[in-house]
Amino acid sequence: MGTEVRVEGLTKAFGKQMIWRDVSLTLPAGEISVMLGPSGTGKSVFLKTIIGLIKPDEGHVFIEGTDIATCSERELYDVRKLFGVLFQDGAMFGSMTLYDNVAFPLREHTRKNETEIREIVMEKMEMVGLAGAETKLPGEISGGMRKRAGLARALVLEPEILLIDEPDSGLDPVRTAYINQLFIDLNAQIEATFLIVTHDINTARTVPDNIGLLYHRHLAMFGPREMLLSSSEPVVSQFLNAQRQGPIGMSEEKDEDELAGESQYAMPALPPIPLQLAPSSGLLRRTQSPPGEWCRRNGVTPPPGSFASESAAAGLAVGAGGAA
Ligand SMILES: Nc1ncnc2c1ncn2[C@@H]1O[C@H](COP(=O)(O)OP(=O)(O)OP(=O)(O)O)[C@@H](O)[C@H]1O
Repeated sequence: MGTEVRVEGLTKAFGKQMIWRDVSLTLPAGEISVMLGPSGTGKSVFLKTIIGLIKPDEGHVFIEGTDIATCSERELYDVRKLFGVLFQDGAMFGSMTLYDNVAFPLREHTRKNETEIREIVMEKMEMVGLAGAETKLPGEISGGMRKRAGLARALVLEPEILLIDEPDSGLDPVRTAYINQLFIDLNAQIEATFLIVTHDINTARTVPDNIGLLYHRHLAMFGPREMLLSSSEPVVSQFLNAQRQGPIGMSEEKDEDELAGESQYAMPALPPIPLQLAPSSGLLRRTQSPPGEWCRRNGVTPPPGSFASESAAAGLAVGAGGAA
């Protein structure tokens, strides 16, 4: 069972550069959350602040009663044991085999003997689909496999919270689809709290229980996936639907003249909300809500065609094309 992460009023600047101000949100225990935002909006800084690698200027990060932002080094050391982290490039030691890389945290942080270590390493390698690749060096395998190995290493200390930084960077769409399925299956199995930082809109639309969006030095919105995917708030709908029209410009926010030029055009209609990715077992995860539940509970009418299965949606598209 994962652990809740409660963030309150978090503010961080580097010198005069304000990264974000007054960020508050709760990552619900055992749920998958995704953090989005244009490049440079401080998603990685947010991730590092949550694990205490970066100290915020103001605010709190509460994990099991400890405030990461103000606690002692000793307390931080203890709280960090709850985390597993997958860095962008997998952060493997190039001269060690995958086996030794995955075994590393166990040898460093536990007193387990080599027989026990072997059992855990083989189990985690199997979980991420890397059984048989133990003797390979990181340089001998693909980027996707390196990420899986990084994931196996992040799992060996049985984390309550898993932080994952841009898992799709450098991966083709098929490999991204496989790693997304792996996240869903792992979450169903270990029930840890997941926070995934990503640029991939398809991942954001189909994987998480919750979505957050950092923009223009603040948290524009954080909440259940269906809430953001049915939101017509301009920044949220522009970003989640990868459109040029809206307040987000080429480098930062658009200026007033640019926005005035666009005001004659209505924002495009929201596309249907896709089904959330299910575990390979076909059963819902413990923290997963049935499709459309958030909309029903909150009296929100989702965009037409939402929550249709892929085959039904394909039929819808064909039907729409035929009618045109
Ligand atoms: N240790 C640091 N010292 C000074 N500035 C930093 C530090 N770490 C990050 N920054 C700055 O903070 C800003 C946000 O960086 P961050 O890497 O978190 O953005 P991001 O949203 O993850 O971007 P991307 O999507 O491109 O990965 C950048 O301008 C970066 O240069």
